[in-house]
Amino acid sequence: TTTKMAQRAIRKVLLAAEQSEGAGARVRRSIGTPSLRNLSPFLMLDHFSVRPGAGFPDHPHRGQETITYLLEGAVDHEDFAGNRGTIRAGDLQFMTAGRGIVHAEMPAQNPDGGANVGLQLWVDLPRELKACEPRYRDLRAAEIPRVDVDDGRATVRVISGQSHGVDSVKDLAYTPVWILDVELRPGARVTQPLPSGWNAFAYVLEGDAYFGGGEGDARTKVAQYHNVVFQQEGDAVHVEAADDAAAGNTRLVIVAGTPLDQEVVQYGPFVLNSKEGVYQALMDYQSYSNGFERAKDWQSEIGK
Ligand SMILES: Nc1ccc(F)c(C(=O)c2c[nH]c3ncc(Cl)cc23)c1F
Ligand SMILES: [Fe+3]
Repeated sequence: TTTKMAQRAIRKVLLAAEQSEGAGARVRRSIGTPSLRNLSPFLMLDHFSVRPGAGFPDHPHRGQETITYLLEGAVDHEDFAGNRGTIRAGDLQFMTAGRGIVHAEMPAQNPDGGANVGLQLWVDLPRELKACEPRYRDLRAAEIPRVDVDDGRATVRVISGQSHGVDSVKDLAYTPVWILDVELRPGARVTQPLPSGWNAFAYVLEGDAYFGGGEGDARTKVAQYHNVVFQQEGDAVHVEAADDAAAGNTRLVIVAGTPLDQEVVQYGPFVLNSKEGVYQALMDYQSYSNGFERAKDWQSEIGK
C-alpha cells in the first residue's frame, strides 16, 4: 500500500513587489527582503526584466552561487577572467562565485528585442567552500528532461532534482538544490515529493495556483508573482490549477534546498559567515586581493 504523502503546510505567502536594480533593470524580489531573510540556503530570488540598454554592469560576488534561469530573450555575461557566454530562453547558468568574481550581465544585443526575463536565485555556500575557486556550469534547454504528469494535464521540467521518476541530468551547484519548472493545464493536480527537512518554496510565474487542500481542508489560492514558503515538515507539496478551461495555464517553479547550519552575514553581493568576513571582502575588493586581483584595470566589454 502506498502511504499517503504528508503534505507540507504553507508557512507564508509573499508578493514579489517590483523594484529597481542594476542599471535600469526591474526585479521582483521575493527572497532577500526584510519580510523573508532566513530561508537557508536561499539568499535572494529575483524575477528580473531587462530591456535593451539596461542591465547589470560590472559588479562583484563572493561567498554564494547564483543560478540564472532565462525565461524570455537572452542575457550575455562576461567576467574578469575572460569567461563570456550567452544564456537564452530555457537555459540556465550556475555560477559559483566562491572567493570572488567580478562580472557583468547584460541583455544580448538585440536592439529591437523585447524584454529579457528570467529568475536569479542566490544560494549560500557552506563555510568550507566560501573561498573556493569560481566556476561556471551551463545547462541548455535541450538538456533538461521533461515529464508529463496527471494524464498530460501537467508538465515538469526537471532542471535539478527528481520528479515522477525522472532525474535531472547532473548536479550543477555545490549546495544541493532541486529546481522544478511546472506547467499546469486546467484541471491539473500534481503532488511533488521533496527531500524531507529541506527548505522549499514555490514562485508563481503565470496564472493562479492552488496549494494544499484535500482531507476536507480548503485549498489556498496563490496568484502570479507570489512566493509560497512551505514548512520544513512533510514529504510533498500539492498544487492544482483551476478547472476552468478559460483560465489559461499556470506556471510555477518549485525549489528546495538543504538548510546550511551556519551564520549568514551579507552586505550586497558579499555573503560570509561573520562581520569580519564581510569587512575582509570589502577590503579585498577595494585592494584587488585574495581573489579580486583580476578586477584591477578590468572593465567588461558588454557593460560599457
Ligand atoms: N547592483 C547590484 C548589486 C549586486 C548584484 F548581484 C546585482 C545583480 O547583478 C543582480 C541582482 N539581481 C539580478 N537578477 C538578475 C541578474 Cl542577471 C543580475 C542581478 C546588482 F545589480
Ligand atoms: Fe551578478
